Amino acid sequence: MAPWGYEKDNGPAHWHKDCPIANGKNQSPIDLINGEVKYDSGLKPLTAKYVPFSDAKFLNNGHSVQFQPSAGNGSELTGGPLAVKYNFEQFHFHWGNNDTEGSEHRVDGKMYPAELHFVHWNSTNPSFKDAVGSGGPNGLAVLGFFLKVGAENAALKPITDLIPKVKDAGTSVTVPSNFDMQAILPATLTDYYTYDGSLTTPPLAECVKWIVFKQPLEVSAAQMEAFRSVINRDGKPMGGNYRPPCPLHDRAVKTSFK
Ligand SMILES: NS(=O)(=O)c1ccc(C(=O)NCc2c(F)c(F)c(F)c(F)c2F)cc1
Ligand SMILES: [Zn+2]
Repeated sequence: MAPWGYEKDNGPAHWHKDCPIANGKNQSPIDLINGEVKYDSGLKPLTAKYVPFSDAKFLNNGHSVQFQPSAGNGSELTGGPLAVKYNFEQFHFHWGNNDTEGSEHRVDGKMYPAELHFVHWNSTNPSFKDAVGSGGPNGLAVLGFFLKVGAENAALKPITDLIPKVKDAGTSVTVPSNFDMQAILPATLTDYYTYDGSLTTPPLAECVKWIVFKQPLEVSAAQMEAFRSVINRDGKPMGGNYRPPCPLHDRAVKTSFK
């Protein structure tokens, strides 16, 4: 099989052939249906402490654009539904070729133009790879933020300004050390949906505590257009790099808000 992608011949409908877990009972993304979620007063805000990075790369890996610091930089996530501390690994994006599509999660069937994922791994494991393979939904914690078109996002501007330098698959650039990742996050990480799920790309491991924030972040139309200029490994626009929603089966989606 051609390496997995999002085209007709290698997209989500094909992934089960190499990854049978694609048809599992804890797959992501899902449609977050407000009439079916359950408020949990025990869900406290999350705390993300992101320290400045000495050397981080911004890269085009053929199916997304990704910010990745060198290993072990001391950035941590705690609180919310998490029982232990999680280490920051990377963030990346999913987007569409127009403003009516692009996000992986949906809210009452609505898609946003893009979705930003902050990936963290359970610090009781020796490495990210071990956390992915650790079994159960506590290996990774991924924060999902919807992006909608509006005001320019000054915190993401250093990243969206780098996109033209990673237009082609397999290219990367060094990110200036004064990039402030913390500034991307809202001041308080309060209102979110959370459920047990999976990686949304192969190997689709069911190792993720998903935490999807209710409040979208805004990016400008120009910033959205920057994503749409990125090319995938087949030389086509990367837009459309999102998996459709998967069945919820007998999972509960909890909210930290009423
Ligand atoms: N869209 S998302 O759900 O937020 C998501 C997050 C991370 C990855 C990932 O790291 N993939 C590569 C990758 C693996 F999938 C592994 F299983 C592994 F062990 C790795 F080391 C690795 F880099 C895939 C999807
Ligand atoms: Zn993702």
